Amino acid sequence: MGTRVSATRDSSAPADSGFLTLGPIEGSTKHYLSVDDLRVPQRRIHLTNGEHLDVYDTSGPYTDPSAHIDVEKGLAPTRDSWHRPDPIDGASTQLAWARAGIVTDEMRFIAAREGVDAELVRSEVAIGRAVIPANHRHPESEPMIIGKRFAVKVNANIGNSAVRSSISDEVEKMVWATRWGADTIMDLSTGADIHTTREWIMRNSPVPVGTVPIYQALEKVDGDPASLTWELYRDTVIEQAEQGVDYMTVHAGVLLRYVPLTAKRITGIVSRGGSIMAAWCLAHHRESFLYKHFDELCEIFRRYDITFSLGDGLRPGSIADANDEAQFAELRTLGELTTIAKSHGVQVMIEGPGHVPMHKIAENVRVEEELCEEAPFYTLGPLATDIAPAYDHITSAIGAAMIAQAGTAMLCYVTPKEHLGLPDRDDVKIGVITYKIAAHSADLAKGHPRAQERDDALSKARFEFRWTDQFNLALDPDTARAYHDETLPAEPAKTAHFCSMCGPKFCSMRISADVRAYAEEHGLVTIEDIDRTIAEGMAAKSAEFAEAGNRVYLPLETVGGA
Ligand SMILES: C[C@H]1O[C@@H](n2cnc3c(N)ncnc32)[C@H](O)[C@@H]1O
Ligand SMILES: Cc1ncc(COP(=O)(O)O)c(N)n1
Ligand code: MET
Ligand code: SF4
Ligand SMILES: [Zn+2]
Repeated sequence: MGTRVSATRDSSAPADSGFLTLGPIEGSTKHYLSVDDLRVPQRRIHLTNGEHLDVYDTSGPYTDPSAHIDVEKGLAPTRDSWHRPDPIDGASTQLAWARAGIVTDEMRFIAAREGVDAELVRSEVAIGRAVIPANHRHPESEPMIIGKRFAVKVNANIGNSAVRSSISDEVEKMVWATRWGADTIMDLSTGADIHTTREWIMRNSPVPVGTVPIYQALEKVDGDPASLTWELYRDTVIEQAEQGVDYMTVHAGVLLRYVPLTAKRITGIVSRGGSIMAAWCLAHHRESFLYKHFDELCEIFRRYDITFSLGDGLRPGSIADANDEAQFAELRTLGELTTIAKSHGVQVMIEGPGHVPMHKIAENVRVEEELCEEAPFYTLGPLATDIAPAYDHITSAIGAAMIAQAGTAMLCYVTPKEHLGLPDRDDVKIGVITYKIAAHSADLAKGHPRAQERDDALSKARFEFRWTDQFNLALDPDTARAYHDETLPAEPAKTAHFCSMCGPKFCSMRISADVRAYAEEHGLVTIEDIDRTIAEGMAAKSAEFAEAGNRVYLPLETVGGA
């Protein structure tokens, strides 16, 4: 379950200092792979049969009981002690180093984490088919990679809004999201104390952090898009860059001439950043300052090695609007911007929709790859239908699984609160687990080398009625155990050969195991065994028949009739 401890804070801390979840996930311990001088964390799941399974671990030191956690100090700046290669043509980015044939410490860490060759990591980054979001000023983060040749990743959005706001709640959402497997988090705060909230998150986040700087810029002008300026935006980007933000959503593809293309849509522009930029462009009747100053933005990103997440400001917000002209016009512009960013040595990924029916999903990946040099695709869902508010983690996980199988590298989660309100801690967990299901299902379908190990281990535990192992191998051990124990809480039930679904007499897995045991006892394991037994049985029968005089009808007394 983990323990929630009160986090002590100094005077700069928020008055409502809250709680963090600490301690290992049920049945697991932290385990470190030693790769030369690097310590690569893994989660070791211990099984009752003496075996164990090591899985990818995003949770940081919070799940390591031997780590000292002090939220005021923040996590150890581990990456500061790693080797940083010299700049290549003025660029100190993973992309520049990868192109120069240099395997960075970050790449070696990632290779061990993913169980792949470091050369694969380097070459995928070099051609821009993968990114490593790692701002030099976020040394607390454990490097990770986003690219279609690697495990599909999950992002969890957190952050306050004007309606609900507490710094400690947001820090706990970050710890909580990464505990359940979020590979990155985005701080999408739009309410009070945006800078301070982000500082607490940055200093304590073991995963890369993304933001949408236009949100804070809009806050600075009191929510009036027309008052935004390039200078104010630029300064906000630098402010966030200095804090260590690893990737930033930039809606630079929303051009003035694309805005009318959304006029006939059912849901217009649903992207916040997209709607803000559309409002600015129309108010001034000028081209977007993000588009016009894009080169300057690239220079800033390059200094810190911030990764672009080129925003889909015109993504469809309803099934009816999917794959329309506005969406693909913007995507073409994002393709041009990709080329520009990469020419500056800056890493790029591309954001994708949104709301898309299943038959229109694959086209999104195909067009993105074609227009954007195969830059990693990072999609919000997509929701496969609009009819289930309160269940949009599910409507979107359906789309997410499909789009990930088609090649999306990172999935942005959607929680049950989508379209309804700000997600809380419980929604964050449901969103992350739901998206781990989508991502892992895609890994299986794509034949990711180690994905199936966990399915096989869990299925084996299930068939052998090792209930504790089945729980502990689950994405959410706590809920799996709680559901089982609702009806059969007693300790002996943890080895019982049934659960309350079928009960002891109708448990098909128990009956099937009995069938197997019988077959082994009687030498009836293979098809040949069965064929032989049938043949022997037939021979015995016909011998009996011959002995009885080859008569089809026997007198009643010989068959024991009355
Ligand atoms: C682009 C997506 O970002 C999500 N989103 C926007 N703001 C927040 C927040 N503060 N917390 C969590 N999710 C958020 C919404 O789910 C939206 O669909
Ligand atoms: C995959 C994805 N797409 C978009 C956004 C930004 O939100 P918005 O475009 O609404 O400002 C996001 N955070 N993640
Ligand atoms: N759910 C929206 C989307 O799909 C975002 C906020 S609500 C219009 O992008
Ligand atoms: S989620 Fe709520 S606030 Fe955001 S665009 Fe939709 S209705 Fe508006
Ligand atoms: Zn929506």
